[in-house]
Amino acid sequence: MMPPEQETNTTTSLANRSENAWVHAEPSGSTTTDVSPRLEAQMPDQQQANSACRSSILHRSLRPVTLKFEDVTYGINLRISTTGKDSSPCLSPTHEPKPTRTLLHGVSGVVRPGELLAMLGPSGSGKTTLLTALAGRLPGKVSGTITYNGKAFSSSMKRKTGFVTQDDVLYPHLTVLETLTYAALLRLPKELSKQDKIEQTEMLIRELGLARCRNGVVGGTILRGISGGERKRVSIGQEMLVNPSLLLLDEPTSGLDSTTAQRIVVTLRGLSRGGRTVITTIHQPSSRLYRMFDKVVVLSDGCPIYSGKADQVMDYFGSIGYMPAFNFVNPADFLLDLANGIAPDVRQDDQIEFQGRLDHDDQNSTKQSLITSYKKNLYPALKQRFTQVVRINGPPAGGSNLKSCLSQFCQAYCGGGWASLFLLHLLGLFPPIQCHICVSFGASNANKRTFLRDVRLSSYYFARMAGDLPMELVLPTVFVTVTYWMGGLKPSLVTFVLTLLIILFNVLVSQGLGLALGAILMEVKQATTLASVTMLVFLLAGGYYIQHIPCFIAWLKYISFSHFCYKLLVGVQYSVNEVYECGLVKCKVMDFPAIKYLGLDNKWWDVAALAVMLVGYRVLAYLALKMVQRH
Ligand SMILES: Nc1ncnc2c1ncn2[C@@H]1O[C@H](COP(=O)(O)OP(=O)(O)OP(=O)(O)O)[C@@H](O)[C@H]1O
Repeated sequence: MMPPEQETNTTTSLANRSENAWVHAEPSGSTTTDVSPRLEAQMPDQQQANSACRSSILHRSLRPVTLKFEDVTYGINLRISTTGKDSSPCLSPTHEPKPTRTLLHGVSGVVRPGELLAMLGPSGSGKTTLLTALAGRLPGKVSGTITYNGKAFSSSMKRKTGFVTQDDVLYPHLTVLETLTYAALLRLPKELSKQDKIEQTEMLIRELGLARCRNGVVGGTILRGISGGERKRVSIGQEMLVNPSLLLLDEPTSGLDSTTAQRIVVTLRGLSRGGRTVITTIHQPSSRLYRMFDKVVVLSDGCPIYSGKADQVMDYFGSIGYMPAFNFVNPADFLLDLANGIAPDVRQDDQIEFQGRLDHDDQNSTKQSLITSYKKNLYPALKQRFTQVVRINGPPAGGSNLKSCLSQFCQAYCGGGWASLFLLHLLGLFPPIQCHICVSFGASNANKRTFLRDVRLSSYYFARMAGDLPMELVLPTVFVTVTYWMGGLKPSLVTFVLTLLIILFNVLVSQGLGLALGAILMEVKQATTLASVTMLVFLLAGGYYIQHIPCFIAWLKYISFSHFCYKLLVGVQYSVNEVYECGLVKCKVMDFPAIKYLGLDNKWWDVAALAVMLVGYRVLAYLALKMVQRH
């Protein structure tokens, strides 16, 4: 029997090369992979794109990641009793142990930089669960060991990890171009000019075959947009822009035609060749696709039946008595049959065919035999490999000073430095301007003409702007205009404009408060209730409805944006020397009790207080979201 995986230490050379290569560079010692003639024909274009990429951004240094997972076991508590009884504690307070189900049973493997690993298995075999565990995102306790360059999963590792989920997480209202440009502006390194970032986005769009739909809206369940396959490519593109050292993808080819699927796997392979560690789950790859994988893990009901080199899989199964029925069988089909417990019937020499019968006992015994063989033949070799200490271009061994540590962190995390990241994230928390500014900002620097043309062509852009504006700008403007003139306020255009600006300022601040409460509570119902109560308290404390607030809650006005807004509104209506008729004499407006109580001396302090709240609530929301992301 051949060893499942003959290690060739390609990683050091790859690590060195990762600075210069992006795709299609073969690692030394790796299996040469066939590429279909059609795709070969496309190679010149891709190579052009790649060389341009090299000269632009993706030479950002990678930290090669060797991922090892040993005996990964994961189970969940089932909500419904397996006996069919309702296990609700309210109805039957029994003390039966909660029913559990083990989704992963001791899965092991090693993936090194420069390698592309595919997880294969029937639907429900645990591929997504394993992938999620490797991405450090699985809730609850995962038994076994998962290490990244010999260390446990950490927040720094998280920043080096790209994860493309099965269900695309994209803003449905943005176009493809906007989505990727926004990601590029946020995540690419600061050394790159905006022009470079835009070029990189354009290149990625071409690379992923998204040119035709670049101005199409992404869409979602309600809003019809680009196709599912195109959406998947946009998701991959977003993660590619992040330039992760470890890239995990859940079914990136599902729903795609075979050419597009192949193009994506070629791209993934290229990304791995640039020094990344790439892991993907895949359903039913063609033999052409299968040949592009360096390693495979095959799961059957959460149990591993193979983990090792992709090109040694047939030899391995042949060595334990499972020969394919035909010489030119697609290895992926063969593996899926085995994982389903369907073995080729090799006992009939002249009539070799697959057992199509749905004999569960036979299927189970085949699965058991494969699992036992894995434990006997493959697992010991894998276990031995885990004990070998491998240090490949890993993080510097301690002693790094704070400055370099911080700069590495900034570089890895936001690329563009703290300021750009923070500002753009902050902008993202301003609903009225959201991504428009980011996209416009980048695009205008890149190519104003192209951007303007795109904007003009994209009727959706205007439709979306028009869709957003009523709630955030137009509605308050109309409301203020009507009430201003009907309310008999000072008939001065300057005063009116100032009043309008104060109201819009107030709207933005209150949105910020809503965002902060939403981000802190992460629960719509609770956040809505708390926001309503808080707004009401702020309004009451603001000084408009009640002037004499009990002293023990009088301080509330200092955190109430309504208070500052009200002061400013009154302030723009009345000047310091203005008088009003009080009986027979004229009194100063500033001496009017309610206005005196408000105190209109320092309007700039009020503006400053609102400005602090405008930014502060968003910072709070941002930090709360970061905390959520971290946990
Ligand atoms: N939170 C959960 N609660 C209950 N069952 C779960 C949960 N998560 C996963 N499962 C079950 O675990 C099994 C493995 O799920 P997983 O999504 O990992 O399979 P998969 O191989 O990725 O399937 P597919 O190829 O269809 O996406 C499935 O039977 C699924 O129903």
